[in-house]
Amino acid sequence: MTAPHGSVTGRRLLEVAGGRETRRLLVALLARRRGALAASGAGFAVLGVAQLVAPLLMGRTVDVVLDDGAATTITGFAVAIAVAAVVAGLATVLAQTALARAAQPALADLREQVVDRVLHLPHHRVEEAGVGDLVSRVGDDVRTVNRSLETVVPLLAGALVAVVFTLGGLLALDWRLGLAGAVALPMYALGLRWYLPRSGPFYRRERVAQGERAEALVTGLQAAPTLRAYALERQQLTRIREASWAAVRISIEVLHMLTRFFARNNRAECVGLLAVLTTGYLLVRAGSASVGEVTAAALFFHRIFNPLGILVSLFDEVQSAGASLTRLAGVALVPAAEEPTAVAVPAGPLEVRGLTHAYLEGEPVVHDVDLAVADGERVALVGASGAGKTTLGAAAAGVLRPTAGEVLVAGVPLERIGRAGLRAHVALVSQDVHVFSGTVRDSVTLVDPAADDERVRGALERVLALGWVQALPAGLDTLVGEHGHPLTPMQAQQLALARVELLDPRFVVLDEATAEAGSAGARDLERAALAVTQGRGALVIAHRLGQAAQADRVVVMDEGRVVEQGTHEQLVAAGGRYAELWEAWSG
Ligand SMILES: Nc1ncnc2c1ncn2[C@@H]1O[C@H](COP(=O)(O)OP(=O)(O)OP(=O)(O)O)[C@@H](O)[C@H]1O
Repeated sequence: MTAPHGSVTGRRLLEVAGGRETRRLLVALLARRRGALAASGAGFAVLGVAQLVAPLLMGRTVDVVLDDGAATTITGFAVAIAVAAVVAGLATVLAQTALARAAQPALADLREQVVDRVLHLPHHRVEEAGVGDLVSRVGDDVRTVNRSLETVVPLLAGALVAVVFTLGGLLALDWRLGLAGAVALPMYALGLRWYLPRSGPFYRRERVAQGERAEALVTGLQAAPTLRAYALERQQLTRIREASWAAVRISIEVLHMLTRFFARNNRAECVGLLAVLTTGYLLVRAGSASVGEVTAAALFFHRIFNPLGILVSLFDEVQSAGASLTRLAGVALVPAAEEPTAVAVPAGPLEVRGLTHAYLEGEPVVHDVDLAVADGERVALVGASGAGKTTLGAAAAGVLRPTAGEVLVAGVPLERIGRAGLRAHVALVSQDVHVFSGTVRDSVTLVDPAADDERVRGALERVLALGWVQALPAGLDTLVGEHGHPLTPMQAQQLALARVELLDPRFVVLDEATAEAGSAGARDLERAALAVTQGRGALVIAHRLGQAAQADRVVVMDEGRVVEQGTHEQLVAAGGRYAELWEAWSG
């Protein structure tokens, strides 16, 4: 696998697989569909042979006519050509369907493997690469490969079969005529060598120009009132006109390049056909070939124009799909994280030891923090915005791998507990809660798909959500998420808290940004948050100091360091940083 390479933004992008690794992955994916591939191969072979029948028999017809042969022979040839056409049609259907049956599930497997690796990538690796890199691989690259599989691969396979079988037929008919036709091949190769280095940059410039034109148009429409207010319509129109003409000019240049490329192909065809005809003429004159054979050879050669054109013109599509495939393989081939064997974790505290974290190298936002939350203890983490509370909470829940230091449950490091076991020990409710598409039940049972409705209702009841869930149009069966019933951010938070209830971990890290205090919804949410901390150790990132006042212990952070800790009363009495914050909040 090639080393991850940086982007213009200086990010360490995800790996890109090398050609050999990508091929090996493809072979492994396709190996599971040997049956469909064999059926497709057989279909293509029958197609290749059936396509030879017409030119061959037309050549024979010429010989029969020249020899004053019987009309019935020619009728027989016509019937054979018709039968071959039907067989070719059926073989095409078989070959293409079987190819799709092999290729589409292979792509689905690849996509699954990529998504699996993406979901298991360490958080810090995604941060380094940037979400954009991942999204473009899972979105754009899968789309490119898919388009290629649906359109390019079938065309390519068909064209390749036509070229190989026809050239084979030509050589079998008369090797001298075959060699004469092969004169065209280097000319095609030269045409391709001229075209390929030019086409990529041309198409890229065309796409940029089209993007700029679209951007000028959309800005013109969206900003119309502002443009009118400042009497800037004319300038914008000029911008649109210039962008449009730039796009037109580059499109004309692309067409010009394509025309020159097609001319090169036509030249190769013309030379090849001339070579076949001239050689044929000489062979007929020398009496070592019949006119019919030369006719068949010329027809064979003519038949490969189209498929060769297709092969040549699809070359850059294949290159682009190949590039996408190496990017997908780069993610798919990331070794699956090794799951440690399950370890028994005795009762004991959740501990953070010497934890330091820097998102950007050399700029730590949390410095050497030690913190312990005992079983059943509720600890509130407070501090000004940017003090490092969320960072510490994410590390404590095992979501963020800290730059230094470790997190342990009852003395067992989180890495040894492994991802699967981790959630039974520590769960995190973060600020941005995602509402998954599906029913309310699905959303809650995400953490335990086997949970029955009674347990789901129990969890919802404890987080005070059962009332509004039952009032939804279909209760637990109501669809929520992107296209479903809209939920308020507070309701979404309650569902996240219900998931924790169902999961029943020993420790919970709550980093939910409760809405403005005061509203009935916010009070419910606060009580719900309090309920999930009941009976378990809790690290509550207190976005409102009211939450801190209810905690067993308050830990105050400032600029990434723990600066004070104690009970609310002790800290208020101490008159330090917490007392200041409390006064500002309650005063
Ligand atoms: N993904 C990130 N990349 C770079 N810097 C980050 C990232 N996340 C947080 N930071 C920075 O780290 C510092 C600590 O942020 P953190 O969110 O942990 O603080 P916080 O105390 O939770 O603040 P808030 O109460 O506003 O959520 C801040 O300066 C923040 O800008």
